[in-house]
Amino acid sequence: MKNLKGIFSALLVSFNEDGSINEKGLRQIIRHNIDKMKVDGLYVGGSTGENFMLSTEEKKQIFRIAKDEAKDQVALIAQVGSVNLKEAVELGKYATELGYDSLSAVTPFYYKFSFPEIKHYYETIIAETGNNMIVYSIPFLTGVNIGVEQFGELYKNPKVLGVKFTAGDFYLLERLRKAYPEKLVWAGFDEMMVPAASLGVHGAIGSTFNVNGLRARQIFELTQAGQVKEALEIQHVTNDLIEGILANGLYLTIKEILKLQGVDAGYCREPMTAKATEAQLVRAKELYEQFLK
Ligand SMILES: CC(=O)N[C@H](C=O)[C@@H](O)[C@H](O)[C@H](O)CO
Ligand SMILES: CC(=O)C(=O)O
Repeated sequence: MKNLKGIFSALLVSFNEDGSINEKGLRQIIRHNIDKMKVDGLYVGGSTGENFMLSTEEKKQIFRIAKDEAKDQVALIAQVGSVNLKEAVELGKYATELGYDSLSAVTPFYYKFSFPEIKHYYETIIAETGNNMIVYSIPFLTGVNIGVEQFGELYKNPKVLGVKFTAGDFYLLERLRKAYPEKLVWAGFDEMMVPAASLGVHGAIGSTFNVNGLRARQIFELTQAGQVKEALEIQHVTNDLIEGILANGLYLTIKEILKLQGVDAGYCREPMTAKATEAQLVRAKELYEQFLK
């Protein structure tokens, strides 16, 4: 298994105007991340991959293309979580056979699942696939909050490597680092990397690393080295960029910034707004020129 620490881009997917996957564009996004952003790995099939709007076959196609393009150049994590547990298992088996270094699964959402149900979900995916698991916790989108003791329950399974922590709850993060020092944490909010890295996370998984991966690595490594003041200066610039991206439409703007660099990042998948307006294009260009050129 590859080293799973470090900077991971949450991989964007290029879609054609009709919503189908643009394979050539997806391959270009992967190359850009590996060759230009110098990421340590890719998190495939996450929120940033617009995964929860896709069919099972499309999700498999993306896992296949990402592995075929990345080969063994970087570590690969497959997000296979779904409220449809059978689908999660099927995708988990598929990604495991392809050679993904670990699986990850979002906490099951929509219904108010009990903790035993959530635990059963993870245990089932692990037992059926035999692969490693990274819990994907993103309470602001799922409404699912897992507490310190509950993480301990999930962590009893040695196949659970840790958590992708997309939350701003730094008290919980500190408690997790103290209680389970051997389990890994990947920070999920790019705009909060300095505080997360200060608390000793092992890696970060982010959407904006697709275009701002070099700064992300600087922030992460400077903070780890105790140079928090220097890290914070880069975080401030990064957050001016992220603020602009969020206000203009998150995935759509990152895609337009990629297109300005010759990467065919395509459109988004409906029901997300697929295509940028003229004003959004202008703003994306401004952000690119101000922060990334
Ligand atoms: C929902 C989502 O996309 N989360 C990403 C990863 O956790 C982040 O990378 C954010 O996109 C980013 O931090 C901007 O808020
Ligand atoms: C990083 C992130 O939230 C995702 O794409 O899943």
